[in-house]
Amino acid sequence: MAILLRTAAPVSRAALRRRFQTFTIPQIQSRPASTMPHSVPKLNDPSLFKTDVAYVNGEWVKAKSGKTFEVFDPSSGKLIGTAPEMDAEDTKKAIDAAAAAFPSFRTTTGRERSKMLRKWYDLMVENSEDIARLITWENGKPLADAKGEATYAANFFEWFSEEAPRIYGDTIPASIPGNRIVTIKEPVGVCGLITPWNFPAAMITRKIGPALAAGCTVVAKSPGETPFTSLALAELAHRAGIPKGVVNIVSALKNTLDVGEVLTTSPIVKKVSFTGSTGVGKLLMKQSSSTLKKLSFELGGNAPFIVFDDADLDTAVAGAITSKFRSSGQTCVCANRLLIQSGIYDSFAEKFAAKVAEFKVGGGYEEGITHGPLIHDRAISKVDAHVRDAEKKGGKVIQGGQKMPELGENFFQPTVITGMTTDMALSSEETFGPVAGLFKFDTEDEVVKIANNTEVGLAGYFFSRDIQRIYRVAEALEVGMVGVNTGLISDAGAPFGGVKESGFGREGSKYGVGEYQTIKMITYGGMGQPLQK
Ligand SMILES: NC(=O)c1ccc[n+]([C@@H]2O[C@H](COP(=O)([O-])OP(=O)(O)OC[C@H]3O[C@@H](n4cnc5c(N)ncnc54)[C@H](O)[C@@H]3O)[C@@H](O)[C@H]2O)c1
Ligand SMILES: O=CCCC(=O)O
Repeated sequence: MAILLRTAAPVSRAALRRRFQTFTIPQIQSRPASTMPHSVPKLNDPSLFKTDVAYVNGEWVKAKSGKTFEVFDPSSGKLIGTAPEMDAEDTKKAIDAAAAAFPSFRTTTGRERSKMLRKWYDLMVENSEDIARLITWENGKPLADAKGEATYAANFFEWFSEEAPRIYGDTIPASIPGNRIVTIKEPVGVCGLITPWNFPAAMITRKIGPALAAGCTVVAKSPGETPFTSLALAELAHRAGIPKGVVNIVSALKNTLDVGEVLTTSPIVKKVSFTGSTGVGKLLMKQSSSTLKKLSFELGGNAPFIVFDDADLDTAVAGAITSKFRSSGQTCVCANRLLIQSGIYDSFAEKFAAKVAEFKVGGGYEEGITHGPLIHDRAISKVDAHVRDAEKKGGKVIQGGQKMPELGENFFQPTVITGMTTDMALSSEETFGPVAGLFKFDTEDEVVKIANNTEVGLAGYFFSRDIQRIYRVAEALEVGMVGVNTGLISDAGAPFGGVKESGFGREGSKYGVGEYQTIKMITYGGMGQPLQK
């Protein structure tokens, strides 16, 4: 099998500006009444749905310019509402609010911060149905998945509420006689947080939870596609009694670059945590270098999903379904390349395609829907291009493979392609959509080389029942996270993050808080004298 390595291109500011300025809106097509887009269920608490405002310094504020941008339901193409188009000046105000809140917030005890996060967690649990409805509305994922996300998102507050009182330093034996060394962990300061649309709640709580546990204050830029979920979280922060200025949420679509530039270059912001694509990550890292900020970057992946001949076939098929098609393929840890050993390739392909054929695609609120739309037309174009490219180069579509205009502009059939080769675009680029390409391999050595032959390294999965192979392969994969005989690895208690161009830093787990702290070493001299008589 030929090996191909392609490096992710850094995104240029000009290209990004064009993207945000010309952000396209899915149009509602006329369609048969039986397939009309869903109606949106009412929220139990309508005050969680905030439009035209952002949350700064404990208040609901509009953009100073008065400008707003429109947010659309990816299922129906209908307008959900408008959010403030904030600019550099609005962002600086939010940073100032976070800076003003920091001196007092940093002196709160871990136990006090724990109680605040716990209260916020409790409110998220109480309001999880509404949070899920908002997620489905603006992201499109089926309501059952959105409920799962609401719980997953809340879990980060629960987890970090438990970490906050358990932040310890060290005592270190000194080499110099009479010296005593201790370390204390201090909050890094004001943090700029930038998150994507694919998990409108969980990506933001995974950052705010540890930041607050550490004693930091934050300015979070919500994703332009999905700003409303984060505003509902801000309303719950307010109710939880999080002090004003500690959590600030700004929103922007066309001004995304300007907001990002302020967050990454302001000397007041000491840390930037970003989740998104590798290309944008490279740009933000460059911008952040002017003030040498502490950084955590959770970037794109190209996850290998390996099934060895000795695997339990049904377990492997179930794992592949979960890993590949979660959120219609729009998670950074989704399997991107399914690498199946030759002895079971055909039987795996047959069983896997049969399961995919059972999916029910549609609007996220509809009963029985298993998979929703993609987020926008750019996502559809990429998925379609990967399928057409694979076909052109000899791949065989055995399931799906087409857009679904009868459902809406953003729907694509869950797709399975056999006969994949490494010269195909899907092999070297993250599809971020519902396309499973099945590659055939013969040996363990060969498949590990293929799996590692990518510039990114976020997640990797493999299925085997041979314990020695399990150790060998888990240790050989160049990724930050490995799933062995499972397709689901996400957990608030587990360290989430990548290696290579998938970024650095870990979120969740006991390691998550460290990303928001600095270690101060204190040496006490003149110690160790004899006891005074
Ligand atoms: N590793 C992870 O944990 C993780 C999680 C989710 C998504 N992702 C990655 O994100 C990508 C999909 O999301 P996307 O296409 O929206 O990514 P993206 O990088 O284009 O955008 C992510 C977020 O960054 C914002 N953004 C973009 N350019 C910016 C700039 N110059 N300044 C400030 N903010 C900016 C966007 O508005 C969005 O909110 C995939 O590559 C996926 O793997 C990674
Ligand atoms: O898409 C990225 C995050 C997905 C997850 O946390 O499981």
